[in-house]
Formats: sequence, structure tokens, C-alpha cells
Amino acid sequence: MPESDLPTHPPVLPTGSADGAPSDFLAGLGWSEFFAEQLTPDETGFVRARISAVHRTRLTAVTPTGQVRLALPPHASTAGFAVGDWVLADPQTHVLHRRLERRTLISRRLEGSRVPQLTGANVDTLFIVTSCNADFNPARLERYLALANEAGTEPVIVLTKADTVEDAADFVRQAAALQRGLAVVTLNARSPDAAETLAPWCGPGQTVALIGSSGVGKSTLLNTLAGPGQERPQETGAIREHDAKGRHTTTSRSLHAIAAGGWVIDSPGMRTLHVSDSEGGIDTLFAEIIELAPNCRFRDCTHQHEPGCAVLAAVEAGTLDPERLARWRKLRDENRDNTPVVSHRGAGTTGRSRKR
Ligand SMILES: Nc1nc2c(ncn2[C@@H]2O[C@H](COP(=O)(O)OP(=O)(O)OP(=O)(O)O)[C@@H](O)[C@H]2O)c(=O)[nH]1
Ligand SMILES: [Zn+2]
Repeated sequence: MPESDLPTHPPVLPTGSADGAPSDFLAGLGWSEFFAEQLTPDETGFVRARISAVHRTRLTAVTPTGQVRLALPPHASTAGFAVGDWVLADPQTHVLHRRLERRTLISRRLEGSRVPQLTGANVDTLFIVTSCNADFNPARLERYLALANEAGTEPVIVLTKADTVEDAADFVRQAAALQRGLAVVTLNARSPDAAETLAPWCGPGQTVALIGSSGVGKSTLLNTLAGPGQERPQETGAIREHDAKGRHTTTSRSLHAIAAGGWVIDSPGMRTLHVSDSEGGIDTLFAEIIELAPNCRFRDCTHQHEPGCAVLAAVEAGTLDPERLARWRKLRDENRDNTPVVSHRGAGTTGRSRKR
């Protein structure tokens, strides 16, 4: 697909127009002080661009003057770039100069893979989508929450298909209990009201991504967020290119405009999740357990059988759900098993070798 067909907030503002100075456009695209501070004095002449699609051999980006194809310097590869990244490019040639440091990064390690897959950069909010039916599963939601926490993005639980149940309150209550201060919303993904419900996270300058299992309504929600009259994001956003064997493959991730002014990173692959590299994210998720640990009698308490264990005391007292404790243990162990330990020589990684 030619770059010009990629969706952006139309019309793309011309450079220096009266009501759309490039700086306003950049702020709407998510540019902030965090990125501005990274520029050295001799870098002010470069174009600031946000990566909208990462292909095997090329990058496309949104700039104040429209969607551009970035040329890579000799021997450079697109590996290591993520949709949502901010980069600097030469204003004439659009040759990539460098990538700016990320504010947040969603990455996942696929089963058996050494290198984490970069799903989205500089995402402010991760919509964790589940529906008010049998899909609702606290253990799965906790995996997504660990991912969001680790990435540095704010998680929001989005309960779809609220129109199919008499009362969604029980789902809301269960979801809210999964993490302190967690935002939870209910909606009908097919209704235009859904865009209004999600508006606090979808305004100019804000970037969101969606994750959830198949059939919960992610595509439906994407279309609703794109607004009426927009091309369907999955259709416009699927970037087809030939792979090494000449087959057509669909590269999944791309940046789309939201009618409310924000941006969404569409990543259809984000369904199942096995957890790795997320120790900090898991600690945030299970803060109520982590905070009890210092009160245990033994410093290396495993909270399983020890006398004077504050965690077990909380279960005994009814303030901590034993199932929650069991899920924490399982997720923490899975994370340890899946997180390679960097060897001392830094010459590689070895999985499944970290001590319990
Ligand atoms: N009644 C109702 N139906 C919904 C809602 N959200 C989605 N659906 C329907 O559920 C079905 C699945 O929705 P999709 O948007 O395709 O789900 P998805 O998460 O994108 O699924 P994958 O593409 O497989 O990942 C479709 O028939 C939708 O119309 C909702 O909030 N209410
Ligand atoms: Zn303990």
C-alpha cells in the first residue's frame, strides 16, 4: 500500500499555516517536553517524525507535512524500531538521523524468542479489552496488567458487551479489585457512545493501544474510535508486503487517527500472552502482597508455610483473597522461568536458569 493511503488526521496541516503551526500539530501527535529535552542544539533543524509503520526494510512516519517514507542510513535495519517511536530525520532527504528515547515501551517475548517483540512505543494508555461474559478471566487480565505496568503505560479495563447483560456491576467490581486505582469502564463497542466513554484517554496528543482475546470487540472498538466516515482501520492499516519467499504477508502494527484527536496503535497480534521480563510490573500489580512482605518474620519468607508470615496472616484475616495469592505466585514463577538471565560476559542469554 502506498504511504499516502495510510490514515492520518485529515487534512494534514501544511507547515506554518495560521491555525495549525507545526508545533501544535506535533503536540497533537504526542510530542512533549520529554522528547524536546533530548534534542541537542545542532539537532533543531531535523524533522521530528513519529513512526506509523515498521516494515521489514523500511519505516513510515507522520510529520507535520504529512506521511513520509523514511530512508535508512546505509547498513541500518528497521529492527529495534516500534510504531509510535519518535525519530529525527533530514528535512530534505528524509534520511533517518536517530530515534529518541521512549517514554513507554510495550514489548513481549514470543515463546522461544530471544529478542522481545516491540509492540508499541510511547503509548500512554493500554485498553485491556474483555467482555461481560465467559471471556472475563482475572488471571488473564492480570497478565495484561503486568505488561502495561512494565511498559509504563496506564492500564484501563474496558468491559465490552455491557449491552448483553442485565447488570455489569459484578464484572466491574471484580475488575477493579485487580489493581489499586485501576480504571474500569463498561460499554457497547458497537455504539458511538463507546468513543465518548473512552474520550478521557483519546484526545489530541494521547496514544492508546488495545489488547484482549479474540472476539471481545477490539476491531469493533477500533472502528468506533475511528469515527463515522473513516475507512475501517484494519482494512486501511493492514500493510501488505512481500516476504523473503515472495509471499504476501500482513505486518500487523500501525498508527491510526482517532476521531477525538488521539492515536491508536493497532496490533492484532496482541491476544495471548505469556509473561516475561515483567518483575516490576508484577510488583505493581500485586502491591498489596508486596507491601506485606516486610512484615514477615523471615526476610526470605516465601509466604507459603512460614511462621510469622504477614501475607498468610492477611489471608487468615480475610483481607487477602487466597486465589489472588495463588495467582501472584504462579505469575511470578512464570515470569522468572521465561525471563532469560543475561550472562556475566554479556555474550548472550540463557533461559530457565534464574534461581527461584
Ligand atoms: N452486542 C455487542 N456486540 C459486540 C460488542 N463488541 C463486539 N461485539 C461483536 O462481537 C463480535 C466480535 O467482535 P470483534 O470486534 O471482531 O472482536 P475482536 O476482539 O476484534 O476479535 P479478533 O479480531 O478475533 O481479535 C462481532 O460480531 C462484534 O459485532 C459489544 O460491545 N456489544
Ligand atoms: Zn511471608
